[in-house]
Amino acid sequence: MEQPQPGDGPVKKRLGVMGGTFDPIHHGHLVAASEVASLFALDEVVFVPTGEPWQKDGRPVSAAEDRYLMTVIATASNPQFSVSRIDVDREGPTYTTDTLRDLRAAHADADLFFITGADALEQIFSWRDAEELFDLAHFIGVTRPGHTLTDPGLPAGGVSLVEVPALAISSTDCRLRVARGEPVWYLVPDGVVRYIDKRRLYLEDQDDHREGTGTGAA
Ligand SMILES: Nc1ncnc2c1ncn2[C@@H]1O[C@H](COP(=O)(O)OP(=O)(O)OP(=O)(O)O)[C@@H](O)[C@H]1O
Ligand SMILES: O=C(O)c1ccc[n+]([C@@H]2O[C@H](COP(=O)([O-])O)[C@@H](O)[C@H]2O)c1
Repeated sequence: MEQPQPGDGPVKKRLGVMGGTFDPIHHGHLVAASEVASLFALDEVVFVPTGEPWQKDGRPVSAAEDRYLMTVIATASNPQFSVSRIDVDREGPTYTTDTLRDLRAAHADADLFFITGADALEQIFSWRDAEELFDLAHFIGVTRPGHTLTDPGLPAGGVSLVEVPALAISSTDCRLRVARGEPVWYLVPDGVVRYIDKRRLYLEDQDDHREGTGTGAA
């Protein structure tokens, strides 16, 4: 990736965009964003929780406000990280073309770098208006345990593939662990463990009054 050179004109802000359902956000997401921020000299990474993740059909997704708040809690201590409500506040299914158009309108002075794991990148041509995506942002595909990172045929120069520290963590596994009464400490940030416990998320039976709530936080 070319770095800006003196005499190139006004230096544009380099804004990373980490989209995800974040149900819940975990350390795999945070490490990927941090590593890409360092490798690509990003000024900021904005996390964008989905509103209605239309491809996650077949299972209920937690309320957008809960996913948004967990993302705020998880990123609050990093001055380079922020969280956007644009997808949570837009009605209807979440399409990344909308996300990127809205972010470009809000940050006209920025180049956008959309960060995506190997599994999501593999599916990118099933996203709505996929061919428009690459005019809106540069895509950065990151390695993820259990998935092979390959360019799915994006336009030349449209994607960079990078290796990030391997964390075999998924939101699915975190949810299952909570439902089984197993701990999620150190898979998700401490504040997110507490939030899951407080809101009684991911329990098989939301009215279950078992001792402890399955996060191991009690
Ligand atoms: N452990 C990980 N390492 C690298 N990238 C990841 C990791 N987990 C998720 N990602 C990437 O982060 C983005 C958002 O992921 P998402 O919120 O769907 O989490 P998930 O763990 O894949 O969730 P689920 O298990 O519910 O499908 C996607 O681009 C995904 O590929
Ligand atoms: O634009 C689409 O049609 C589209 C379809 C599936 C996923 N995405 C985006 O990909 C990112 C990761 O999504 P997910 O469902 O794996 O959490 C998130 O920003 C989604 O909005 C986008």
